[in-house]
Amino acid sequence: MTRDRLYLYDTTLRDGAQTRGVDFSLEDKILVARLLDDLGVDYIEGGYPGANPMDDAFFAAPRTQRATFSAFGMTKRAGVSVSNDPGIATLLSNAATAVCYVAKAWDYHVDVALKTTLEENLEGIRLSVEAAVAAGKEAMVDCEHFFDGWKANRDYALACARTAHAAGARWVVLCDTNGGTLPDEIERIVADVATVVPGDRLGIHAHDDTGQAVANSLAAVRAGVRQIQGTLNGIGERCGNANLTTLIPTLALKPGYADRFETGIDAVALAGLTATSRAFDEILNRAPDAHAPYVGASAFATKAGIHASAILKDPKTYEHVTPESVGNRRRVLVSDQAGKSNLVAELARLGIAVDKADPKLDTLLARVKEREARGFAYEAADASFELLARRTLSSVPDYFDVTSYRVMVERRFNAIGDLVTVSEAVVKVSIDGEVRMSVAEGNGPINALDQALRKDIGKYQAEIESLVLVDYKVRILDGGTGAVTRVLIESLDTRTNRRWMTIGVSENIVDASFQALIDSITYKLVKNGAAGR
Ligand SMILES: CC(=O)SCCNC(=O)CCNC(=O)[C@H](O)C(C)(C)COP(=O)(O)OP(=O)(O)OC[C@H]1O[C@@H](n2cnc3c(N)ncnc32)[C@H](O)[C@@H]1OP(=O)(O)O
Ligand SMILES: CC(=O)C(=O)O
Repeated sequence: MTRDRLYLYDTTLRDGAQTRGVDFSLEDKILVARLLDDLGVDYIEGGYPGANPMDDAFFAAPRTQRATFSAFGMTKRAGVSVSNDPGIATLLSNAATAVCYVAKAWDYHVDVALKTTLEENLEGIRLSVEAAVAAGKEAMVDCEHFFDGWKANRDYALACARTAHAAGARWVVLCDTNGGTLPDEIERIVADVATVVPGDRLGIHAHDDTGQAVANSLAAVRAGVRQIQGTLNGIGERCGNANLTTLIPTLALKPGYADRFETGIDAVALAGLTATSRAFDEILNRAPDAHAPYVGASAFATKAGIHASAILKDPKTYEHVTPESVGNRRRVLVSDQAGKSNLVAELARLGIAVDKADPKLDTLLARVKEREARGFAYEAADASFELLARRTLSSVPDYFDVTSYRVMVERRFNAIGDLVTVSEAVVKVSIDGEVRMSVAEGNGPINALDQALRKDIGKYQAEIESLVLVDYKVRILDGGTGAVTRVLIESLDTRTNRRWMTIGVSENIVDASFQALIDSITYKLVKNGAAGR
């Protein structure tokens, strides 16, 4: 059966630039365009030339890309001719081969926002599209507020769509600008529009204000549209746009879409989707959404013991698609919700083989649950879990004992009379019967303790030279009988680039930090294969 082609139009660099908190640099725009081109979208809307110097620079920058490059801007202003409208001149004189006009399609907006007549707006759409076609551009029209407009004045909304199409627009895009339309309405209204403009000339641009931009886009596809606009990770004005990282796998993998439609995204690009999504977050300098469908770190993460047990028998029991198809991975988490199956899976990932019937596994599970009840959270602390597991199932070499530590924080006047806060730590470590004492200052008590701990661990010192702490997180938990502190530390081995997380829990923040620091050093020595005393 032949499949209909669906065209993906990316507006990350235009509608995405309207996201609160997003501020692309020129370099960012170039990198994002490259990501999108590698992904295989059909159109990349680069921005709004003439709106700001950044977009002007991006449109002027040299480019080689497969996707059609599109410039966004409004139809001609009321009261001026196309040839006298500087906005149109800018839109038609840049390197983009396509132009996407935003046009009013709601009579109320024409009246209130444009303050012009319905006829002049239609004429503006017609003349603007004709000018783009005459300039050799692929023209399209984003019919702003189309669905609200259709509900208010169906004939006028349809006249806008019909005018754009008749003037030569390749795509007439129906926009749910305020994002309040629901999927059943979208499907019904698109079906109506398809009676005056063929579906293979229609597109959908959905906003996520009811959390249904993807559902609305799919509804529009069912009703006939063949172009979908969206953004990477769903960024965009207010609540965002239809999320392409959700739409793309849905179209590629789900029955009813995968068998009826094809897009420009091949299986290889699909398998790179998680990496694309993360790379985009990296450019935005923001943490990836762990719960994002398909590409989030939790999308294939299983915490519940009953789920884990079935997943180990056959992953299909709890996965709607394979994680590999979108470049994600399965995670079976260890926590107080776990059963022995979770432990077996996580231990296998850590390279530790253990039989589910091994009674030591019951002991390990009981320890995990008892410690989680006290505030530990092993799903976030892989290294501390590995140490606990190794200690329970076999053993961890005995390297050194910290026989005592002391941490002081003092606020005092320094030699030149400035008031300063000084942190100092003293640590005594016993190795092979020899006690070593180290003193260190730090920019805070935990930093001082860390410095002192790692200053002299005798014969193991060289083994930890490449160990650095890269993150430190504290959370105060209500332990029932009083507050307890949970500390999570992320460590990095600069030699291997390996990272790991360790955890400590105590009523005392310094003690919780101490536990996490000791686990980090011990883990590093275990991974080095260091022999114990
Ligand atoms: C639904 C969307 O997301 S559309 C995308 C919106 N994106 C942006 O607005 C980002 C970039 N915008 C800008 O930098 C500026 O708004 C500019 C450069 C485009 C225009 O700036 P200004 O000239 O100062 O106008 P301003 O933004 O205040 O108002 C927009 C004007 O365009 C008119 N206009 C709006 N849409 C249209 C349209 N489709 N066709 C014709 N005119 C339009 C408005 O009526 C208003 O006219 P007025 O100045 O006579 O009141
Ligand atoms: C064009 C556009 O971004 C909108 O109508 O939402």
